[in-house]
Amino acid sequence: MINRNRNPERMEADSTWTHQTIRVGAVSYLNSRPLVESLDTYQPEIELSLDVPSRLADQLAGGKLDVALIPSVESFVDSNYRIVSDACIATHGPVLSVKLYFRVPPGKVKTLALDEGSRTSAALAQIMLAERFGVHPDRIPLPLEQSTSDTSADAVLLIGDRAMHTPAESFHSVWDLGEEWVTWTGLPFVFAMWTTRSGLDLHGVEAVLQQARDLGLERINKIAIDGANALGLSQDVSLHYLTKNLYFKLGEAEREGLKLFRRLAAENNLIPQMNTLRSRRHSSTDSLARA
Ligand SMILES: C=C(O[C@@H]1C=C(C(=O)O)C=C[C@H]1O)C(=O)O
Repeated sequence: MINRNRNPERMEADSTWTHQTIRVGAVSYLNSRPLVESLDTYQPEIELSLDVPSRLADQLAGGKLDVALIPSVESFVDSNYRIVSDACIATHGPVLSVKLYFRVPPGKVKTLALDEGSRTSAALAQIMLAERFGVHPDRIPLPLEQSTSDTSADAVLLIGDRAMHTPAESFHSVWDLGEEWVTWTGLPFVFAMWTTRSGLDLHGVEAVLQQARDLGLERINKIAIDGANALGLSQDVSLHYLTKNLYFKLGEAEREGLKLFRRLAAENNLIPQMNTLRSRRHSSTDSLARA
């Protein structure tokens, strides 16, 4: 986990410093760079840490973070959660970084390996297979350090930076889960939202998250170049990812998409499983596999 420590010189110079640190957790992938790039420009009290989405959800639930960019499906399962910003990670079509790789036709999938960093896309993959093909595969955890070649599952879910690269193996077919959802429902899909637990005083972080997103979008060219260099992508792909594949604003259409996702997650018994998963934080994907 990366911790960006506060700059003591800036803290001294800042007359609004209240000695109140807000612990903010964001996704460690390129997709959230525009949301966090300039966060501490606005508010030096923010202590930012980066991690994979599933761990952020566990850290928010366990009180280790005050605000986190958690998987949208996690925000459905705790009535104490509050969405604090219209900055989010969404898509209106192909998302590029959430892929389901098939070794057999979708209707024949019996085993499904799920990226341990994911909660939302893990639910989305199961919803798509159940609703469109009537299949309910056995779920197998795919550890973060493993990739498609480390599992013999019939279908493999990968998310984040590593899902943007094409694997060496040639698959029966590959779904971009953003594209599949948007084509199937006609609605955008929201992967992650800034979420807090009720009752916390965030000292204005809500507005800061929005301003940071707006400033991040103004600096998108630089973020795309940095991302391309860090991940070995072309600058065109990186810029297209950040400006066309991803969408960072929670508006009315995105809320409609969320509502439908929530209903389908409940109908497919994925939300109670998420509850079980939360109370067993250290064996989360085990409980998914058992459920
Ligand atoms: C688009 C993405 O969205 C992510 C997918 C998430 C999930 O599957 O739980 C959660 C947060 C987002 O970072 C991605 O990771 O590529």
